[in-house]
Amino acid sequence: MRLQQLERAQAVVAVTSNRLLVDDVHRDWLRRKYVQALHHHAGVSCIILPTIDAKDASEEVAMAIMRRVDGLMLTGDESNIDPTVLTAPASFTDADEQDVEPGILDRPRDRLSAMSIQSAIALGMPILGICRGLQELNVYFGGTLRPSLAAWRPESGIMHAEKPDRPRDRQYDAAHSVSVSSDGALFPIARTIEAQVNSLHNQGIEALAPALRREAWAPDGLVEAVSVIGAPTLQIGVQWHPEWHVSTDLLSKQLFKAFGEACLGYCRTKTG
Ligand SMILES: N[C@@H](CCC(=O)NCCCC(=O)O)C(=O)O
Repeated sequence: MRLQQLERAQAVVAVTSNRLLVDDVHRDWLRRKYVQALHHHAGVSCIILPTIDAKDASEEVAMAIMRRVDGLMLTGDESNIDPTVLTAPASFTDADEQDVEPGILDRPRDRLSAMSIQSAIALGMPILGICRGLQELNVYFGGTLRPSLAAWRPESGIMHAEKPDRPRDRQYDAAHSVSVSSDGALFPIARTIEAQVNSLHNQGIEALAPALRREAWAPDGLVEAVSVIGAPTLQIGVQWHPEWHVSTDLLSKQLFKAFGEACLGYCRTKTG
């Protein structure tokens, strides 16, 4: 490992997991694509954050963990956000079985995301939100989501949807263009005002949270990237999936590199 790589690997990024219920057994999981992209293209080390049950939703615990890391990655996942839980993580106290509706709702993940975003914002650390992760930032800060893009506009539904008839890898090929704001936080990373991105989601931002700035948008006007207004470092979310083809896609590479650099910068401010 080169010296620069070694130095960057000192930065540790916390990565959100999801709850999986198999045979009534609760498990935490995430796709390795996220971890591989962080290791190989952001050059950071990772730890995986476990999902949180309502009875364990403690601000102190979340803060104690987040103090030890240098960045937060909010991963994508098929489940939709429960806005009630994401905005009040300790509020849902029903039995564990109802806490997770496989493939539909994942409240333990909503709690994890809410509590880790809260700590990361308080600590001023870098954040990279991907797909559900971007949506979580918007809901956390008081924005709303369109429950179904297909119901909003049929052509939008098609443009952004998963294409289940294609092999998994091909579903993550570029699906549409985005326009990038020329005076925001994304432009210095992307260095272009137009790019092609992949797209696998059925929900999307309806009302943008007042704390967020629109960084990129799709041809149908859907917000595709956001940043936290006044952030002391890179705090950004994208609706697409830069992790999937990061080895071959320039914008994806640039995003992970910028995130890695931001995490290392943050790490250095802590260690002096
Ligand atoms: N349910 C939401 C979120 C979509 C999302 O994050 N999909 C990612 C799936 C693939 C992965 O986990 O990498 C929506 O439909 O908008």
